[in-house]
Amino acid sequence: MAHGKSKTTILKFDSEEDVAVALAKYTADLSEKYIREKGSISVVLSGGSLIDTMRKLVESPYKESVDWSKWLIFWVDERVVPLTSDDSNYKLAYDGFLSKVPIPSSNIYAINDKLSPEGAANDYEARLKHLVESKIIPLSNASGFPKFDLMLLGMGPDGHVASLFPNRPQRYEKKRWVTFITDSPKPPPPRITFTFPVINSSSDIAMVVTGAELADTVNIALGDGLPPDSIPLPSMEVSPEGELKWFLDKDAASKLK
Ligand SMILES: O=C1O[C@H](COP(=O)(O)O)[C@@H](O)[C@H](O)[C@H]1O
Repeated sequence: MAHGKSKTTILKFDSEEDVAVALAKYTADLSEKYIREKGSISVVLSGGSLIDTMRKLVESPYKESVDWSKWLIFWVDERVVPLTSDDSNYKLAYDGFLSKVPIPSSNIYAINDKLSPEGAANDYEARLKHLVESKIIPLSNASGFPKFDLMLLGMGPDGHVASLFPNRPQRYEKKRWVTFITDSPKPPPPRITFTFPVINSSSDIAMVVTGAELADTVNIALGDGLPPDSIPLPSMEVSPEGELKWFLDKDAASKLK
């Protein structure tokens, strides 16, 4: 595993429901901590099953107790489709999460869906640079890349995180903050994605993985399942400056020893 610099914790739960309960408490606790320490929390979302697993955060007591006005929302990856499309990670998050809590719309950083994949990646990176210049997002002292407080990530059955796929070059990008892909193996093909230097400059990352179909991939990523001489999965490269917590249900963890 490439988890050298991170404190990594693997949390196993009896059910996906229990993961959802624990993820809500974890996120609300970090919200309280970051808002107390620095006045806001930057939260980076992914798409996929994560948004449904965040459902307890928009229920009592968190719906009322979290200071949503201090949340800044970003996407670790986005499909380059209209924001109204069912393929859009923004729409998924809006329908399942953002529409249910009072985060100011000016704090929600969706992509510009009128641009090409390359244009959308350049635009998102330029907007991040503006936020850094405005001192809204800090740079990591260690890496020089933007430092987000909390990233909530999922993992696909091929081990991808964000839109960083096993057999695509974007996973090796070392200079850009945001890059693009036009041939994602998982549809839709055009996407933008944060690069690993940005992901790994984060303070806290939760990897949220549920379901038996991910058990083999979890065993490769966290157990001893990587065949000798094979290339690590992208999920094995997740290694934030702060803490990494894996939230697994019993099924996803079933092949771990
Ligand atoms: O395509 C994507 O897939 C991953 C994993 O999704 P999941 O449904 O297997 O949890 C997701 O994290 C990413 O944001 C999304 O664009």
